[in-house]
Amino acid sequence: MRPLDAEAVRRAMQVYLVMGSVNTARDPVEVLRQAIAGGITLFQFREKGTGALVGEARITLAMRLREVCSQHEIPFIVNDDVELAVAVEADGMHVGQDDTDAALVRARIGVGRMLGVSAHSALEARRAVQAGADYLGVGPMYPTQSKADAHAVLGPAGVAELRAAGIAVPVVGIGGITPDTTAAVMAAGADGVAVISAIAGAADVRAAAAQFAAAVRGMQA
Ligand SMILES: Cc1ncc(COP(=O)(O)OP(=O)(O)O)c(N)n1
Ligand SMILES: Cc1nc(C(=O)O)sc1CCOP(=O)(O)O
Ligand SMILES: [Mg+2]
Repeated sequence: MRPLDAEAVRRAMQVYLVMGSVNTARDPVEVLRQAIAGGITLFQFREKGTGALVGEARITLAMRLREVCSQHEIPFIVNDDVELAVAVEADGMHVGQDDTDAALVRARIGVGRMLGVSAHSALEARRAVQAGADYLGVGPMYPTQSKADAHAVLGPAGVAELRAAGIAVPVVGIGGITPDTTAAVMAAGADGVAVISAIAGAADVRAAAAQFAAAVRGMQA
């Protein structure tokens, strides 16, 4: 496989839905379909937290979501679990600082799949890039209810700090982001926003995704 085009990765960051079955009371497959209709550009399967599926049920859901992404040409990323990513032929992986070492993940998935790494400082960002990260997830931007062990809030200043330190790879902000706060995250230097609750938990998933897409486009005009 050929290495990914950095500009294609940057474009994929724009509206990045992160979701597992615990993030919605509805069928996650239907939520994903609605989110795609609203304009998301990337999807991460993050089956984690109290009540998360395990075993065959987890693999089955991953495959169903993967299929929807394939149908709509939305890249499908797996959180944490590199063997699941390989098994379902995911388009990429996301790992954090306490997960499998990013360089080992890169070696396992090869150069043709996207590798995202969480970073909370310029030092972590530099190490992630050195290990082969295609993009960085930086957060939390704001307080979040969706991650029990979240880092202290960095705010958009956390993204600005990385840009000021010369980190040029695609960056997505994550944590507590809403359509109203998207502009601040983008203005700090992010290429997009990664979102769980404001899309997966919205009464109208399609409309919520569309609001994020409009907010991102508004910053590019
Ligand atoms: C796009 C994106 N950014 C950051 C994270 C957080 O990853 P991590 O710190 O490994 O925490 P968990 O999500 O695994 O609980 C992410 N998942 N996606
Ligand atoms: C998965 C995740 N990672 C974070 C980080 O800061 O790295 S915050 C977070 C949860 C994001 O969910 P919501 O959009 O509902 O706040
Ligand atoms: Mg992780």
